[in-house]
Amino acid sequence: MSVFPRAIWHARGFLPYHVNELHKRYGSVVRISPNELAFSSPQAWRDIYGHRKAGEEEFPKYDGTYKIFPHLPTSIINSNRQDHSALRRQLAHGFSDRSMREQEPIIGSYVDLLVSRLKEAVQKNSSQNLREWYNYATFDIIGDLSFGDGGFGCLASSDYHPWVQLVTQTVRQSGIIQGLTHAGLGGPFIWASRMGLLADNKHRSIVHEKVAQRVESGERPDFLEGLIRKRGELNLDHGHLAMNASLLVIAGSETTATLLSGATFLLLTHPEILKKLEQEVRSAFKSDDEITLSSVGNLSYMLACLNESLRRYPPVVTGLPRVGPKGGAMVDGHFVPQGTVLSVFQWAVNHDERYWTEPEKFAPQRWLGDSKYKGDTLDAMQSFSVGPRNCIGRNLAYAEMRLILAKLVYNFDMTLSESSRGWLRDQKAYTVWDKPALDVYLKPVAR
Ligand code: HEM
Repeated sequence: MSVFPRAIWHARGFLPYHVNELHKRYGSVVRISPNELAFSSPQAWRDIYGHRKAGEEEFPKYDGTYKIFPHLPTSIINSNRQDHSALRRQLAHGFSDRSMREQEPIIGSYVDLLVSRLKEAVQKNSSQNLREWYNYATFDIIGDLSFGDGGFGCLASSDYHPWVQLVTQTVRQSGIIQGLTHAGLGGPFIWASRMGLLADNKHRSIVHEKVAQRVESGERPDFLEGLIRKRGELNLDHGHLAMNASLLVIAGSETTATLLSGATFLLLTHPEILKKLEQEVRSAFKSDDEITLSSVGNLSYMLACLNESLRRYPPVVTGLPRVGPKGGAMVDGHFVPQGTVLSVFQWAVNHDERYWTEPEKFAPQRWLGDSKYKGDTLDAMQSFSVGPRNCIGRNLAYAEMRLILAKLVYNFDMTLSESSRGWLRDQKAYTVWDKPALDVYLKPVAR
């Protein structure tokens, strides 16, 4: 009957949990606002987000979430269908297998730097906030792959680059703004954005500078190269280039660091699982330099731990709203009229008893064919979404997560600090999580 309850749940950071409760009570499709439906099923993933048959229209993204500030240039995440295909084609070069092989030394060098900086840091204080360290590493990697120039220098200085700090503020701020915009209360924020008063404004002015330097520096094999080379054809002025650069950095770093924080917390609160993982990693390698992007591909228990962490703690925790296309469409067996806002909430579908045995339990063995979990519907989880607008960085994310986790588990014995025991409890979730510090005691493994 009213847009307000949904808007308030969203702005307070508890909407994903609320939608989960609603699905438990009412089933796999729930009206969460007068014009908005939440679905929870593998079929809904395919129907809402998947590739369409010839002649069918892709479900457009919902402007109320993706274009809150209509005065700003668009990027790959919120461009219309035609612009999106062209942008995605250009960006795809930087994410190909060949590019990944070229990027391997860059990624490896930052992960080694992470381990050596941590070894120095634990000599002074054995308790370290791993949330920050994961952010330093993933922002440096993505910064380097986007602009070169030593990433953001976070690991080198063991501190945040001002841009990175602004990104984390922007993510939180935009979650609150999105919630209120759903209730038609976005006006003051649009005004504040036009006046340059939001964290996002400062963030964008730094990106503009970085992109200008990158354009000046000429050719290099990074994510932006494809866009810079074709910017005339793609109609990308400086504002559009900067918007895309900013999106790549946010999408590629915060998400991966979030999953690593979640995986670390879940492993450290399940000592028997951590032990199994330590056995796998420490018996697979004789020395640290044997741990590479390709060799970590053989660690099947670790992959199961990462997938289970993606399920229990999905980095993109909320729904990614689309709109019912012209003439309406069928979603999971229900007709939805044109213009209805539709989404699958990751937290909800990942904890839905219809698809998971003991959904609240952290059980990596469900990804390894354990008979207790044989009834699980593994494709209910789509952490990277599906279809033409799914995550372009999925392979890169897995590569980074596997390498970083393997190196940490190989080099350190880790124990959770008492201060972080309740880390996951009551955590606020906007589009991504508002994570508290993750304090962990690290003891270098003697060899
Ligand atoms: C665990 C890590 C990650 C997760 C869970 C994740 C998840 C997602 C999801 C759910 C989407 C769809 C967004 C939507 O429908 O609006 C997406 C899109 C995207 N992701 Fe990721 N992502 C991760 C890592 C990365 C990395 C490392 C990059 C590299 C830069 C990246 C770049 C992108 C881009 C550019 C898009 C937009 C794609 C498009 O619209 O065509 N992501 N991601």
